[in-house]
Amino acid sequence: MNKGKVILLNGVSSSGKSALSKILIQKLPNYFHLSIDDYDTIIDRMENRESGQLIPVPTEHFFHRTIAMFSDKGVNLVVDQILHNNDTTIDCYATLKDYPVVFVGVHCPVEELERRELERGDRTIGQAKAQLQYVHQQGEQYDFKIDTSESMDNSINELVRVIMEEAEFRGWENTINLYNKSESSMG
Ligand SMILES: Nc1ncnc2c1ncn2[C@@H]1O[C@H](COP(=O)(O)OP(=O)(O)OP(=O)(O)O)[C@@H](O)[C@H]1O
Repeated sequence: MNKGKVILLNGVSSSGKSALSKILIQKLPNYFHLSIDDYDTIIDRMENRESGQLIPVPTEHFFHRTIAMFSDKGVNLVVDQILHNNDTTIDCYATLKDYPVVFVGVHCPVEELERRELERGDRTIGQAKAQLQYVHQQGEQYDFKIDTSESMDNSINELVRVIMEEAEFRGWENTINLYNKSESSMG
């Protein structure tokens, strides 16, 4: 069985990953959206935070492996993630290195990120800007980049077109190779 494709959207908080995912699954009927927020909901229900009964495993561990399980069964996914530190990045790359990932960078200027944070009211102001110190700074070789502060119609249509055409995507493999090289050169 062929592995399902994984369209992995990487961008800071408020960059517009969820909104973009919703548009993509409307345009790609054979794709499903799996969000890390879904895991937060599950774990929030299972844990009893008041009594300190906590699951001692990062949410991302489950998230990355679930993506792999769906793909193993041929299910195509749109997933959104913030590769915001080394632990998350290493786990994501290690778990999904042999999977057909289409790596998409979701970008947005800082002023617009801060405007969205204010508007949302449930996000720490400055969180997105702080994440930008790491996100998109690790030599990510995106197959596709989208700026959500601009009109996105053309870039979304182009992304959908190349996915439907089953184009070859090398960004994920190149990114992981680069990352591994820089890690090994640092000893
Ligand atoms: N293209 C856009 N134009 C204008 N506003 C947008 C756009 N995309 C998203 N937003 C707004 O920005 C806010 C954050 O969007 P969204 O939830 O999609 O971001 P996210 O990257 O998934 O954030 P988080 O990682 O914090 O969940 C929402 O209030 C949404 O309405």
